[in-house]
Amino acid sequence: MTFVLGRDGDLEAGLSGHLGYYRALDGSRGAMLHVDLDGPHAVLIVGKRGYGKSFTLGVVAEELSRAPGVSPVVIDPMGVFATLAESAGETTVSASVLESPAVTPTSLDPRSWCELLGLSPESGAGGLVWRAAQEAATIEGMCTHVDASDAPGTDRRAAINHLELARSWGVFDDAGVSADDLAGGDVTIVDVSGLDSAPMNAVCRAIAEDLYRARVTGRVQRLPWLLLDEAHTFFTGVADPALRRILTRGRAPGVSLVLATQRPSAVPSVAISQTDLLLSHRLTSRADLEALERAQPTYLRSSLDERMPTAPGEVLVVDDATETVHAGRIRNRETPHGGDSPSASAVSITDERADRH
Ligand SMILES: Nc1ncnc2c1ncn2[C@@H]1O[C@H](COP(=O)(O)OP(=O)(O)OP(=O)(O)O)[C@@H](O)[C@H]1O
Repeated sequence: MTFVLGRDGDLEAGLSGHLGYYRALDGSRGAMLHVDLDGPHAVLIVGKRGYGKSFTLGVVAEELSRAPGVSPVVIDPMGVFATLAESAGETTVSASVLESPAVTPTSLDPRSWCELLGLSPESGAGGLVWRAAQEAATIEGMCTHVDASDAPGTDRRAAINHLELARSWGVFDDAGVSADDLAGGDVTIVDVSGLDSAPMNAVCRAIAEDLYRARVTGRVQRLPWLLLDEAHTFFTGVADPALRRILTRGRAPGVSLVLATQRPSAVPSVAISQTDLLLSHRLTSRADLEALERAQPTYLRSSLDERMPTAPGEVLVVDDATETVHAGRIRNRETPHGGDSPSASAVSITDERADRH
């Protein structure tokens, strides 16, 4: 029987992806490491800078792009995943990039609109936004709805000012993407790297919320996989509740989340405790190790002490489905990796200082 991470069944039991190889105690390469892509999962990829988190997230995306029945969406805050759409010889990865992403205002429900704008639904302005979001599908329509209400002028002005702020982010458009547009089989890379934190979070929340709702209502067939790089950025912003909902309730509607972060101590403990597959690259910060050990105490403490990865690409895998821990090495990328650090020596310099050398 060939073991598959994330499921209690062998390779023939359903869809899987090739993640890498087992790593023996002497560092040599072992059998292939497969991961379940058939059922929903909450995956956490951690590691200090430069040890392979984005690389690994890319490998997961490559495997998902070939799996029938799933819709992979990568939220890309550093702009390093567009390379998934670049052809690399024989590769069969199909991906498209949304370079200036906009989402439909109706992706967010009325409560989310209030949270997005920092307004309590119980306040005058918040109540107006809530009702406007129920009635209108565009920000213009919401403003018109607020303006036409018989609420006090101060509440109307406050609500409209907040809505105008959201409009100024340029990420809401009634022709923007919704879950229906993301529900194909190709990987969609949502490049939010040009956005400030608030609009970046708004896009992430809208997509996470709409994908979840689309599965609950049966609007989309394929199982969505939402992949987030630099995940701590979203848990400290307005995307947080939508991500928590997928973590705690995503399994039933079949929505998966793959989170990558260099700071496990900066994501909520629920993101670690709900994880059913942890891929840990090298970590050295005590705070980050403690955050993992606190939320996943059963297998981690001794495993991390004994088998801490030392080189980029090496991982320690903690698999909750089979209650096992494995040392592995992530396979090479098929598409180019976009997250390489720049090096000064690769820069072609024409100024005087370069001439001196
Ligand atoms: N599985 C792997 N096989 C081969 N090389 C790898 C692998 N994983 C990582 N590397 C190498 O390590 C480098 C750093 O990886 P990556 O960019 O994914 O790091 P990171 O942990 O995401 O860093 P950061 O936090 O700065 O984004 C890559 O550019 C690549 O050269």
